[in-house]
Amino acid sequence: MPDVEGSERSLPNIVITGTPGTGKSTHAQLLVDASPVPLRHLNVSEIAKEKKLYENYDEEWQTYIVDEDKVLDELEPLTDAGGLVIDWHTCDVFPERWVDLVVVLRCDHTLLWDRLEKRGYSLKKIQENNESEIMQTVLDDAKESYAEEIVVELRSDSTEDLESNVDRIVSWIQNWRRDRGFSDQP
Ligand SMILES: Nc1ncnc2c1ncn2[C@@H]1O[C@H](COP(=O)(O)OP(=O)(O)O)[C@@H](O)[C@H]1O
Repeated sequence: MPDVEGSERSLPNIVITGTPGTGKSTHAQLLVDASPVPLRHLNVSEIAKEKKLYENYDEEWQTYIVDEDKVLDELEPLTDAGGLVIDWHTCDVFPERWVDLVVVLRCDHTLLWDRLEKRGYSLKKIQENNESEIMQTVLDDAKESYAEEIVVELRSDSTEDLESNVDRIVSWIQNWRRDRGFSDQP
């Protein structure tokens, strides 16, 4: 794990990414609840909606087109303290210096289809996301944007996966802190 130049944060910043429906928000919330050190879940889509950090609403795709520069401006002041769990399907916009770990969630595409159907997505939107998951678009974006050692691909098909992923990330946080001389507790 390389040291992030100039970073003195005592808590890592973690990006949890993946195709919509793979389980980002569920993982992020469970991680915040399970972590012995304080973490903060930032659901970028929700924040963009609340703070109107979007360019417009795309009727055809039934989605907000988020203004990435505004999102970065909003998050920037929070990054120094660390402890952020940034939850978004787009991962390649965050500066490398902000990010200590990128978790890319992957899901079987038939399971994903069911999850997105339950969410009430249009057929077009389900198909687009399903294809994107099959093509591993988010994983490729993550690998292109961050050092290989900090990108971790995790399966998110079942609740067993969910639990073991959260345990794994908690252990990773503890190790990250130990490597930097911080204790296991806050
Ligand atoms: N590993 C998993 N096993 C079973 N169900 C899951 C898993 N991950 C997510 N889900 C379910 O899939 C749906 C979408 O999860 P969510 O966390 O909202 O995805 P995202 O934030 O990536 O869009 C939710 O109903 C959630 O309970």
